[in-house]
Amino acid sequence: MSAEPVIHLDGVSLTLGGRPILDRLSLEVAARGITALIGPNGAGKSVTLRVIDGLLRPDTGSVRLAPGRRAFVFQRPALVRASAAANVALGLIPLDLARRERAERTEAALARVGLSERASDAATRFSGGEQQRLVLARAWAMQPDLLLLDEPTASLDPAATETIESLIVEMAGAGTAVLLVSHNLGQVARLADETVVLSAGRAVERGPTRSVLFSPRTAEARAYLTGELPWTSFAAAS
Ligand SMILES: Nc1ncnc2c1ncn2[C@@H]1O[C@H](COP(=O)(O)OP(=O)(O)OP(=O)(O)O)[C@@H](O)[C@H]1O
Repeated sequence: MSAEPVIHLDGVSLTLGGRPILDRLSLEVAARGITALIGPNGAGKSVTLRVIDGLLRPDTGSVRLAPGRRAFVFQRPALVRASAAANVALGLIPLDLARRERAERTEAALARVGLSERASDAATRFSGGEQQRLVLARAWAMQPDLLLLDEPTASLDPAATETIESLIVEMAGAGTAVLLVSHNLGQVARLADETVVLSAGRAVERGPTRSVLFSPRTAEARAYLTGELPWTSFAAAS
């Protein structure tokens, strides 16, 4: 890990609805490349992203972020009742760009995710996958220093998944630090340099993606990774 992580959580605990969700979570995310955050349903991955983004405050512990622009792509796309182009352009308002550059970036972003033809259509009427592509276009247009992604391809077809994966790789190559929550372990293997396994609100394992996925050291990580594809054992048996 380089000396200056883009995200540094130290001993973060958080109780929600009377249940402990994060339990002395310590996590560092490198300022370069793609870090995956994986783990079972309910482990606290989305809550961790919300804590990092400042949407939830931890009860104890500290959250330190390197200065810079942040974009967060939620599990359920957050869009306003306006055209697709307006939704992308709205994300650019804080950047204070000239009108012309805002329009150009919006157009390029829609083209990048294959939605040019839909620029003036109402975003809230888009299909789930189209909405996800749109929020990723908005994040891409913002050129953030840190990109938080919560299952960005969960409802996408294979072609759209490939488009989005290449967009994520491109952003990381251009210097955006990416923290990716995903249950798609193929995607994690393809994209992530580093992987962190979260279990019951704690980071139980972290390291280079290949060693975490293929030689997990902890029982919690092994349980998640082997439970992930239960149908493979049926396929092998039949
Ligand atoms: N605002 C809240 N109030 C009460 N409980 C919450 C709240 N937000 C999240 N939780 C609980 O925290 C736990 C962790 O939720 P989180 O969404 O972070 O899980 P996750 O690891 O992202 O899971 P998944 O893989 O299913 O998306 C869940 O049991 C959830 O019910």
